[in-house]
Amino acid sequence: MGKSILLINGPNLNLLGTREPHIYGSTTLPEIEASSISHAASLGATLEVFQSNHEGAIIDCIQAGRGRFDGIVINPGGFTHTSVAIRDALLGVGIPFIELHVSNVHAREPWRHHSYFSDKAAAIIVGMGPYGYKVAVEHVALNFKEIKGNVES
Ligand SMILES: O=C1C[C@@](O)(C(=O)O)C[C@@H](O)[C@@H]1O
Repeated sequence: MGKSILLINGPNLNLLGTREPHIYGSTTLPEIEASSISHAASLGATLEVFQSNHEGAIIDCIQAGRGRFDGIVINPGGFTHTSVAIRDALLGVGIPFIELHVSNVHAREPWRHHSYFSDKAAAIIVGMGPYGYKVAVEHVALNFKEIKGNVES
């Protein structure tokens, strides 16, 4: 059966395309979402998208996804470096997730090197620009059986 994927983008990612283009490129979030949906469909998977600038809204979205998704692809934006609560939500619903960053956070400010997500992520994608979303979708859609069970439930 085709995989069901939830794509979550956190704060300021709605500004992709115009936000610091030398770091994040010129592709917009609607473009990334549309190509992720069609890429998933081409692999027999379905993909729902969600973006919010609000920590609680992201947590609500993750909780509402319990039992509905095989995998979550999440770019937590700035919450990567601050949010115990989003980490807890992901672990709480027991859905394996891929942590994704458009930029190479390890080549940036030292405080971007720490993530509240990485030690629990099934996979981490950094610095691949918008292409990272395609890779993440593909990994959940095609290789998910192997990555399932990597997280606490
Ligand atoms: O908002 C973002 C975007 C980001 O997650 C990325 O996609 O490269 C990296 C984060 O450090 C930053 O706060």
